[in-house]
Amino acid sequence: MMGKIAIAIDGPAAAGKSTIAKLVAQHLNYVYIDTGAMYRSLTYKVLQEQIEFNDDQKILSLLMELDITLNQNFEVYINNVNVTNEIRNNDVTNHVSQIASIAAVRNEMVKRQQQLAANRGVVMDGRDIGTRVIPDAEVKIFLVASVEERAIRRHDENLKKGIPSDLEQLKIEIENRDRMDSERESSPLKKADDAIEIDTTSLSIEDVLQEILSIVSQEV
Ligand SMILES: Nc1ncnc2c1ncn2[C@@H]1O[C@H](COP(=O)(O)OP(=O)(O)O)[C@@H](O)[C@H]1O
Ligand SMILES: Nc1ccn([C@@H]2O[C@H](COP(=O)(O)OP(=O)(O)O)[C@@H](O)[C@H]2O)c(=O)n1
Repeated sequence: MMGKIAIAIDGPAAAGKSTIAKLVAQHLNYVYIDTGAMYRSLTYKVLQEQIEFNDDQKILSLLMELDITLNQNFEVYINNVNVTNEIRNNDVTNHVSQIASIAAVRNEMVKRQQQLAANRGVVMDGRDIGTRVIPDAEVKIFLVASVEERAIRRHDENLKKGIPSDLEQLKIEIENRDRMDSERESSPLKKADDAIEIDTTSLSIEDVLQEILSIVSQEV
């Protein structure tokens, strides 16, 4: 039997990446790393400190002062302050792709993510994990679903959490974010050539989990 591997899960917004990545990690007793939470954390601080979005230099300096920690209870800490809920707010969601398009920010984030993945035994989700962060990951998954289905899933999630939600607005926001993430120059959202694409539009969470576990079982 082989040792522990790295599993990269990429795809557009609300395709189910984090849900599936957490379950896969739990099943294999691996560490789950949510790279979106890292970009969200920086965006949250940029908004809080009212830094201009085009001030790349200031944004990078801010990042260098931030210790962003992801623990295994899926909590996110910035310099020891719990920001798990704050980084999911609408304001952050609608500005994160702008911050994530700054090449110098990405270089630093990728460096941190590569350190986290150095010992394998990780499931990492994001946009550029299979293409840039862990290009030699043993398993690469690219999760997709129709934009309608993805908007409905986020909408239901919001309603369950008691957060006001407008389905049409959500769809527009998801489309905008996907466009920005796909069109940026620095490591855009893109399926790696050797990634396995799974369209989850009509699959249950359990279906997707089983499919990925079966792919993984051929590697370990
Ligand atoms: N295959 C699926 N079928 C139905 N709902 C799903 C499926 N996968 C994920 N979801 C739900 O869709 C929402 C978005 O999933 P999430 O994991 O947050 O996506 P991502 O990390 O790609 O943004 C969540 O509420 C999740 O429970
Ligand atoms: N590896 C990554 C992960 C996220 N991101 C950025 O961070 C944003 C938020 O990522 P996320 O995974 O938390 O987003 P959701 O799809 O869960 O809403 C994305 O829209 C990207 O702009 C990125 O550029 N690269």
